[in-house]
Amino acid sequence: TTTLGFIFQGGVIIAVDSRASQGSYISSQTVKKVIEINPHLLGTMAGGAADCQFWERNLGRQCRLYELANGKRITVRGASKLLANTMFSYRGMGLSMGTMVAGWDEAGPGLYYVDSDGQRTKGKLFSVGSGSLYAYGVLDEGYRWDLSVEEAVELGQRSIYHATFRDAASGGTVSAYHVTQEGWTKVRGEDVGQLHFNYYPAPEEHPCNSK
Ligand SMILES: C#CCCCC(=O)N[C@@H](Cc1ccccc1)C(=O)N[C@@H](CC(C)C)B(O)O
Repeated sequence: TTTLGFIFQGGVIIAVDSRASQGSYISSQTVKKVIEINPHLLGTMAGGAADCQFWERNLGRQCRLYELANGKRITVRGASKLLANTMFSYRGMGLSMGTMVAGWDEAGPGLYYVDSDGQRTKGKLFSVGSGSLYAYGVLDEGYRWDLSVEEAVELGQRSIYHATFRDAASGGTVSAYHVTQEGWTKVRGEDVGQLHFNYYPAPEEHPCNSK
């Protein structure tokens, strides 16, 4: 898996791949690694597929119950704390999750990294998953606070693309989301095989396109 998120002048960008693997077997090319918790909150998934899907869907339920009990939407900080507390309660019992909770609340844009070791950190830029080191290589080189929305989406998509090129556990399609005060919109859903950048020749060169 390769997932990334960053905050810039235009809001928050989230981009992910869609591959599930079991050793060298590719078990799925169509995993939704972004969960739409509510119109202003997104969760990303890396690590155990079942762990991420189960506990992030559970987070969605917790967030809805918070709204019903308090008459207002939960903050990004609050949602990420709920997930972190769940993971901490299972610490050492084998959960494998590397996630980001991203969104927009009264405090503005928010991005948290939360994992099954019990770590929870707020930040402006993260990449999580087996392909994250490749993604950082492209992301850190191209990131600037004042990127335009189009440039930021491109950077997110390009970072995931290069990670899928080098990391066998990443592939499928690139999905990208843009979060603003109005909430999230899905801005990309491209098959990686159809993407190619100046550095590489035509799409058929991408390892995901079998001969
Ligand atoms: C479909 C299916 C079976 C998926 C098995 C399964 O969880 N694969 C994991 C890798 C893994 C993890 C821990 C134990 C074994 C295998 C996987 O593909 N994780 C990706 C993200 C999830 C959300 C799809 B990514 O991190 O590579």
